[in-house]
Amino acid sequence: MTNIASATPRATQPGASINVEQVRKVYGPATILDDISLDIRAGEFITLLGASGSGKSTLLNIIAGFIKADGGHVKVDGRDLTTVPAHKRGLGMVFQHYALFPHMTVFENVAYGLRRNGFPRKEIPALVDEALQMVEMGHLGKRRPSQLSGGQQQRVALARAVVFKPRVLLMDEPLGALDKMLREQLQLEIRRLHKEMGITFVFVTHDQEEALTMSDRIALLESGRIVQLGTPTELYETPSCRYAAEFIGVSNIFNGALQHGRFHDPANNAEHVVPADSPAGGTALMVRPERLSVQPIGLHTPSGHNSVEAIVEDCVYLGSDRSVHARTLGGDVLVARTPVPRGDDGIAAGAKVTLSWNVEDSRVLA
Ligand SMILES: Nc1ncnc2c1ncn2[C@@H]1O[C@H](COP(=O)(O)OP(=O)(O)OP(=O)(O)O)[C@@H](O)[C@H]1O
Repeated sequence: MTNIASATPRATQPGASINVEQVRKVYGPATILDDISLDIRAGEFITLLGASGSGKSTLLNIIAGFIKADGGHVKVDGRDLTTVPAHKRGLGMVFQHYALFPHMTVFENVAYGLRRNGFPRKEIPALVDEALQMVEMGHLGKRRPSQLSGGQQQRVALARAVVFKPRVLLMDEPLGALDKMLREQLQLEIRRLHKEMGITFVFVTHDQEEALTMSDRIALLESGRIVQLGTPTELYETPSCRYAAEFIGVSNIFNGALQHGRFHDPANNAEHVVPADSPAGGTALMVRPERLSVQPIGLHTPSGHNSVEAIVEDCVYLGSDRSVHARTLGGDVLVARTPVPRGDDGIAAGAKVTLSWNVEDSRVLA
């Protein structure tokens, strides 16, 4: 989707805003995108996160213009692009599979689109050099793709998109084919690139950790709908529903019902105090592992805390902290993440413990 004749007039902001308005996509009887609306701010890094099949790639490709929606509109800087073909939208795109030309050097791979789009010959070397510098590939311009690692090839793919100085960069699982270490390194580099360029990034991933690391905001998709839109902190600390709580991070969930301001937990025969703003009709109470305290049974539980009794099933040493898996008397298996004690604190498989949490650290979910 390489194109110079930018589809939108240049504003002072280097990035463009995107408005997805009631976008709908069906394949036969299946609804893939169910009237999705999403306002992406100029210059923000937004991630479309969701399980396989939730519709993230379809939405990205509708924004890009590669897939035609069955309803709704896509606007970039207020201009309706719904009927504008992909190559005239002025958006950059990076895919999971980089598809570089194997017979061309790195330099030629990046220059190719510029030549095809009729950029003045004289300007091309400087533009290519600048793009390669941005992705830290300036020294490898003469290599061929077969002489590059996967991470380096993906950098070239990035350079090929940024060389046009697009106002929006769309990325579909660009790190999906890389191993964990390389992936983490490139996550930070893409963040840096985003800061440097100041343009709008729309990033697709199914990896919640990647989404938390990289994004200004995350749109969490489930079966063609956005179930929550917010900052990484908002999604982690205040998930809107059970799906969001379970998809992002690890969550301990008690099943029950909110009645008269208390959470009734029949399995553990307990009534938990909940935060004052808890939604009526909640059927789950969530506590994150790092908010659970573990102590041998019989010790005093701090005031303002809820607690349940449990038996430790496993204690996993993780270096920086440890993970304690314990089964409550009601059969719920909970996970607590706690600092590693200096000596033996009696928390080991088989130990009877109290798991407790501050009321404000729990969340009732609908
Ligand atoms: N051309 C097509 N014809 C029929 N169904 C399709 C087509 N393209 C996608 N789908 C279906 O649409 C749904 C959403 O696909 P999409 O690729 O957008 O999901 P995704 O969230 O990006 O998943 P993944 O991470 O696996 O790529 C899937 O169930 C998929 O099988």
